[in-house]
Amino acid sequence: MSLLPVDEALTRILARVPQARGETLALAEANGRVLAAPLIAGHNQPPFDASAMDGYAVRAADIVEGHALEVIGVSQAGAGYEGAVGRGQCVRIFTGAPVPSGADAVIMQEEAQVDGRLVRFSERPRPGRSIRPLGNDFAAGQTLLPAGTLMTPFALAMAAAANNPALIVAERPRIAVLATGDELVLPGTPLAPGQIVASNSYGLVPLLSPYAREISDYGIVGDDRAALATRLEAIFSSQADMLVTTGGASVGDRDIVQEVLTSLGVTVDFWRINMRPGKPLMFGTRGKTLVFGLPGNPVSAMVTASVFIKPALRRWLGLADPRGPALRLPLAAPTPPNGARRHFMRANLTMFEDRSLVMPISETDSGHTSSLAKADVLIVQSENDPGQPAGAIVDVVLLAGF
Ligand SMILES: Nc1nc2c(c(=O)[nH]1)N[C@H]1C(S)=C(S)[C@@H](COP(=O)(O)OP(=O)(O)OC[C@H]3O[C@@H](n4cnc5c(N)ncnc54)[C@H](O)[C@@H]3O)O[C@H]1N2
Ligand code: MOO
Repeated sequence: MSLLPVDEALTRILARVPQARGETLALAEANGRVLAAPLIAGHNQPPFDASAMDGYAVRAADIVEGHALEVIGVSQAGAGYEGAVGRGQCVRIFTGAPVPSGADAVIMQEEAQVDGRLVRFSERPRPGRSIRPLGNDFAAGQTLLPAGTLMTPFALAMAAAANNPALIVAERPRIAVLATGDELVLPGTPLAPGQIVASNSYGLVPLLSPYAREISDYGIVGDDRAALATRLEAIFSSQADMLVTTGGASVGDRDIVQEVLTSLGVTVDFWRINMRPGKPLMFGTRGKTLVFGLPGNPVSAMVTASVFIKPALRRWLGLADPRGPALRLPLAAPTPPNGARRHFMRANLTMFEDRSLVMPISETDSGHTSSLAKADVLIVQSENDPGQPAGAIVDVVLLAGF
């Protein structure tokens, strides 16, 4: 049986992902969205030379031991001093206020000895001291963030500071999720013999929803061709951009998902990849809809969604690196030899003597949900890896994060 290498599978998926259109969104709505156009500064920041301290705006050269300066006015944030500072003069100033013309330094008030309208300073400041020069943070017209940047709270605060009330962000896809299997019942149902609680969609929906305009859970359908076809037709007619099924992906007599998808016009791009867990992954397209047939085993479903669907969605939204951040960390304990399939091994991030390490979890059963729930990352163990000693540097995929 030929199994497609993981990297080739991902390349083939990414090649099918369309480029999202841009939409304009108010800044307050844009957290977690990806820029579809560069973010340009609307003005200089700060828009004027601004004081970084509460104190006195002075002419540095005028500070001579024993000489006092005359305080001729006040510059407040939002209400600057209109006049100019002449020789022997200074202006009382507060943090964020415009530095008046003539002044070239600010001295904090803790370093001033005040005597009525006169003030003395013990040390001459260097010119520019405690002044944030106009445009120091950014200049009008400057590209602050390129298209493809994820808008975080930090980036949003900067976008606001740059006077942008709205952003052009990538339009997100509509995703449909469907669980298949005669044995499945909803959480909270008393189990009859042989029944299993359907858990996959409860992980997939929150995993994928940060990337989706709308994510619809189409529930559970049994291993029945007609019933499955009816449910899938409803999904296709809903204009979903992406369909994610779980279960019925393998070679058993009731593994009918691929057959029914094909009968409804899905072109299968590949089926079965050289990885564990997740071997029976299927990927295809029907018109504009990308179709992922994930294995039913709960760990296989979540791992294949993390390794293939998340990158596809990152590419969809235009993120510069669809594979996500590359992490390489030393092992906290040895790994056993691997077989012929690339292994995505559950693991935890840990610290030892001030170093970040990754601790493998020994459980490899693709139905073992509690070990995946405890994992922070997946170690990528290459095909036929002989096993690595503690301290060896390994590739790691983060389970959390965009
Ligand atoms: N003869 C072979 N048998 C199997 C092979 C193979 O190559 N040859 N591959 C195995 C691998 S690897 C996997 S992975 C599974 C995948 O099988 P299916 O995708 O057909 O999944 P099901 O048989 O429908 O279910 C497997 C397992 O997962 C449970 N399940 C299904 N859906 C859900 C759900 N929504 N929530 C929770 N649990 C679910 C289901 O009850 C089964 O226990 O095939 C191997 N077999
Ligand atoms: O590939 Mo299956 O997902 O190992 O159990």
